[in-house]
Amino acid sequence: MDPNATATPVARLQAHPTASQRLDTTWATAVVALLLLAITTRFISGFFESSKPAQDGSRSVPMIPYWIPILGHIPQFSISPQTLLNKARDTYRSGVFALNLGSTTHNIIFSPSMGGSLMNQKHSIANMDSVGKHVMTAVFGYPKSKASMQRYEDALPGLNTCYKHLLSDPGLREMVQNTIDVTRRNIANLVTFSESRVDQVEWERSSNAETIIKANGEQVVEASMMNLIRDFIAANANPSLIGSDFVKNNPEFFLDLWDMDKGFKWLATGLPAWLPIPPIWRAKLARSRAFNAVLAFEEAMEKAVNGDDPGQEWQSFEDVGPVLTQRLTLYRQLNLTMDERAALELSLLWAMNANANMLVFWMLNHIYADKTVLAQLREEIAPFVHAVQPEQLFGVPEPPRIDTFDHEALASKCPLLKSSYIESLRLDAAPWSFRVMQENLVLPASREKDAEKFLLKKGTYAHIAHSIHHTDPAYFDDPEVWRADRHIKREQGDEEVSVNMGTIRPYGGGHSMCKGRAFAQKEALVFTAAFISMWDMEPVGGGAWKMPRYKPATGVYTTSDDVRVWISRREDLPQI
Ligand code: HEM
Repeated sequence: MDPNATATPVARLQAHPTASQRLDTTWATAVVALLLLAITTRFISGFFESSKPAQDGSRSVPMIPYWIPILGHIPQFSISPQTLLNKARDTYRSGVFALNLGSTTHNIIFSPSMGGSLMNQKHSIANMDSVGKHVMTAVFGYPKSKASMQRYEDALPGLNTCYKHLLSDPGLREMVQNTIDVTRRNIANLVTFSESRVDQVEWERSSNAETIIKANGEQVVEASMMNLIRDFIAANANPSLIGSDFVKNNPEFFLDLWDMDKGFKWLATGLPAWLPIPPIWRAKLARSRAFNAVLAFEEAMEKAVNGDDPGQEWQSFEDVGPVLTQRLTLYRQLNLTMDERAALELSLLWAMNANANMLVFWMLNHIYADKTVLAQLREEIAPFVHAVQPEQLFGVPEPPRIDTFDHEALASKCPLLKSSYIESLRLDAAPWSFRVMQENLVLPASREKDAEKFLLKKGTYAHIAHSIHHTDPAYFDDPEVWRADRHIKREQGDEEVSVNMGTIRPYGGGHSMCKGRAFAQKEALVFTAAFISMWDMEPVGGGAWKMPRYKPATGVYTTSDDVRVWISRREDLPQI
């Protein structure tokens, strides 16, 4: 054979592809390899889609198939979590399914009975200790040293005991009464109609309030509703927890707390501040200012209790609430450092404000959006919250005021108000409870005798996704619609009605259940009643109310929409 036979022009062309052809081939090979990998991953993960027999007559938790190895469902979960979860809820009707997030198994539970039974398991079987510690250090700045962590563990039982003041009387009654007293003093100044920012109150300044004259000649205040409501509640509820001096001395504190809340997930990643990620810087700066404000309070409290002068700005420690007073005794007994105390107090201040204030914002949005509901609620609460317009004396206009405020009756005799509160907890929040499985656990899907049972394996994570249940059409008709009277149950022909949470669990459950739930209910009813008794609100320009869009947060939703409203005094208050 001719030795040059292979050196034809065509053969030469094939042996030496150009650089761009080589690149094309590499790309094509990579794409085909990735497709093959994705298809193989989808095929293998599909094997776990159906539940298989496991130990003690139970079945494995079905896992949603995924396409990307290692990452699993992370991309879908990051881009559109609600779509993924709602679709899975409608597919896996037994009440549980699993996700693969970065090669760790996350069991997502939405059956109310399975969730309830998991939350009530012993601490040694399922707990969230490791997460609690991580959040304390990464988000709230608790010192990470071994000695500090040991003191944290030693303090936990005592800290839990202190929560009794938030959950039951006399501590709860004292805190609620303090909140009502402060609110009654300030509610007439929700907006002051002051032209100058200097004369405005702090919640008006943070909501960019401005006085304007409408086309019909009426004077109203235009303001950003979320900031106005959230900051008014912060300024009026927190004195009952941490005393009036702290709130007065730190007018910017709550703005930092909101920035921290906005960056909560970034802080929780534990990423360092030098990374070029602006939300991390912002959250860390806000955390540092908020931390220092609480630190100054802790140092002043310590001085006062030692008989030293805490300084001019700390002269009314007697109104610090019962929870923090008892915590101070605990801190001193266990020799907690000032930084440790400040981090613990900062986490409680965040818990006190992050969800409850926003819940009232959403309640008011729904209520003012529906004039019939607004009128019904005003009529229902009128006997218990006496808003009045005093007569003008010597030609000087008197501001309206709330004369009497019966908070017990708001909970026991105002079913529509209470049902509105539960309805907002159902729809306007997306709470989850979290557990790390310390042991294998077999859970029945329902309370029925022959219910399917599922095995939650040791070392996996379990999320009780209350929000998926709260919007489950199998339990709530038109689940996306806010209906004020949805939770009022009336037996046929019965005068008495009952209003309760049913299967809704916005406060979690078991040993980590929200410790502020009793106070949260009281303040939600009190603030809503105070606002609607005294003020009218309409969207800027009039017309139909436009509901702001939900933005996921740690529990109750927030929003990025700026809801500008016109606020005016109620005209129809009884004259005295
Ligand atoms: C609408 C208002 C609120 C909602 C929806 C809410 C929701 C929650 C949820 C879901 C948890 C976690 C439960 C779990 O892991 O199972 C929690 C924990 C907690 N909440 Fe609330 N909360 C609210 C208001 C408050 C208030 C006003 C306070 C304080 C005054 C508070 C204090 C706490 C504390 C201290 C914890 C930690 C409990 C623990 O780990 O032992 N919360 N809350």
